[in-house]
This record gives sequence, C-alpha cells and structure tokens, in this order.
Amino acid sequence: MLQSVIQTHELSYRFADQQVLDKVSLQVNKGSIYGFLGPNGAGKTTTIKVLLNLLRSDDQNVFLFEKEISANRSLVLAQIGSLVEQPAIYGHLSGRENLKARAILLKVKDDRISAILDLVALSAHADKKAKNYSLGMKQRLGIGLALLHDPELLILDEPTNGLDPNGIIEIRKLLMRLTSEEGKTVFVSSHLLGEIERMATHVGIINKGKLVFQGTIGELQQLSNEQVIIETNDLVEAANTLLAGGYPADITEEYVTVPFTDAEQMGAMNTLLVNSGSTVYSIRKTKKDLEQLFLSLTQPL
Ligand SMILES: Nc1ncnc2c1ncn2[C@@H]1O[C@H](COP(=O)(O)OP(=O)(O)OP(=O)(O)O)[C@@H](O)[C@H]1O
Repeated sequence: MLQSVIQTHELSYRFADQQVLDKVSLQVNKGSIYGFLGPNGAGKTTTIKVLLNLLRSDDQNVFLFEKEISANRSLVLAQIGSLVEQPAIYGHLSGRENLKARAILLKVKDDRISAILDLVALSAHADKKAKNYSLGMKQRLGIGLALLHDPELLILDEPTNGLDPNGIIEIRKLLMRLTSEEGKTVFVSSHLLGEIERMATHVGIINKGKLVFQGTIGELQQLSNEQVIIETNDLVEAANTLLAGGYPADITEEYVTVPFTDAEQMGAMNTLLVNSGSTVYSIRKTKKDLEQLFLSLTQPL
C-alpha cells in the first residue's frame, strides 16, 4: 500500500483579505519526486511554509506521515529536511566546516559529513570557503545541510532558481539519486515546467491559490492535445478542403493544423489533399506540448 507522506485536505490560507490558498488538497506518496508547479505568486511558498508549520493552518487539515502537524510538530519536523529561500551558510567556513557546525548542533555523527559531501557532489570542494562556491554549489551545500539528520522527506522551495543549466542538472541528478538510492521523498517547487518534467514522478499545478492539476507526469501528458501540422502550397485551399471533408482544420501563417486522432486520420487527410490538387510538403504530428498545457492551466482565471 502507498504510504502517504504529505496530505492536505482542502487547505485554505489568507493573508489579511487576500485568499492565498483555496482548498488545496495535496497527496504526496513515499518515494515520489513531487513537482509543485505554478507561476510567481501562485501560493507555492505559502503552501511550503504551512507544510513546515512556519505558518499555521487552524483547520487541522495538514498531515505529514499521516499525522496532523500541529499536534505532532516536533515528531514530524524531525523527519523533514527543508530549503526555503537562501540556504543558511557561513561564507567564511568551508563546506565541510558548515556541515560540521550543523552536525554538532544536531548531534549527528562526524562520519555522516563525508557521506553527505559525496552525496551532494562536493567532496572535491569540501575545504574551499563557501563564499567562493558557485550558486549551484551553495544550493547543493544547502541541500546537504538539510539532509544531515537523514530526514525521510525533503521539501525544497525553488532550489534551481538562478542556476545555470549545469547547476540545474546537478540538482536534478541529486534529487533523483535521493529517491532512487536513498528511498527519500522529495517535494520540490518550481515555476519552470521543463525542469520538473525531467525529474518528477508526480506533479501538482497551483494557480492563484487553487490546485488546478494533480497526478503523474503521464496523466498530465494525456491532457495535452497533439496536433497534426500540414504544410502545403496553398494553406487556405487546403484548410477549406479539410473542413469540407469534416476535419476541424485551423490555419496559421505557416501551416494548417488539425487535432490529432490517429495515424489513419493523418493518411486520410493526406490522400484527400493530394486528390483535390494540393501539393503536400509535409504532414507530421507535434510532440505533446506540455508547456502550452501548463500555460493554459495557469492563465489568469
Ligand atoms: N507575509 C505575507 N503577507 C501578505 N501577503 C503575502 C505574504 N506572503 C505572501 N503573500 C502573498 O501571497 C501570494 C502567494 O505568495 P507565495 O510566495 O506563496 O507565492 P509563490 O507561488 O511562492 O510565488 P513566488 O515564486 O513568486 O515566491 C502572493 O500574492 C503574495 O503577495
């Protein structure tokens, strides 16, 4: 049976007169990488702060590890590592020393430090001062600090913000390793679909405080409409021919588009066009356009 790591039941939250979260019901299961997507200001950070009990929900509708959070605060938080906003790093200390300082605080054994440095791929830079780290290295050190006490769940708020492509790849590899090799659960927010798509097993999309989609990446893809793209010598004539043949054709400056149904439909449209005198330069199916879908889900309501 799937073990629930995060669950919220119709979580709502207000800042003064602004409804920031509106009946958000999250379901995150053990071992998943849950990508929490939404445009700026959608409510991602607020959700994360409620999950970490930094902001309180009075309705007792937030459950971590199947326990209501307010009543089990310290027990639950001990099993979570988090990175919200900037990592708390001492610039004048090396990566290793930063980990050591936190390890003393948390009463974590010393041998865990080199294991963490390996895990976050910082062993080669362990003795360099953290102020000289790249942004990506700082983020990885931040994640390393969050992992010191070996938490079950890692909650990260936009960990790749401001990173270059290599930095993003490193974080992605790290998070995938954490779930596949260490059995952790990762809840990670982002406003970039492309980033989440490459690593997440599950996705929640929030817009203006409402959860507009929740499911697996595959389920998200099923929502996306594939199109047939047709290039011909005369687009208007081709579109009219297709419309007359019962195909819901549309036209852009460069091609005619028709919602894809199956390969036979593509063949039949090709035959119809050729038989009616069009010259078909190309006919192809678009890839599922998740970006377009994401944009349509997060348009202003
Ligand atoms: N402390 C606060 N007081 C009042 N309003 C706030 C506060 N914190 C956030 N908000 C408002 O709540 C809404 C959601 O903000 P939140 O930071 O959760 O969004 P987000 O999805 O994390 O966006 P971003 O990626 O820009 O941080 C915004 O309209 C924001 O202005």
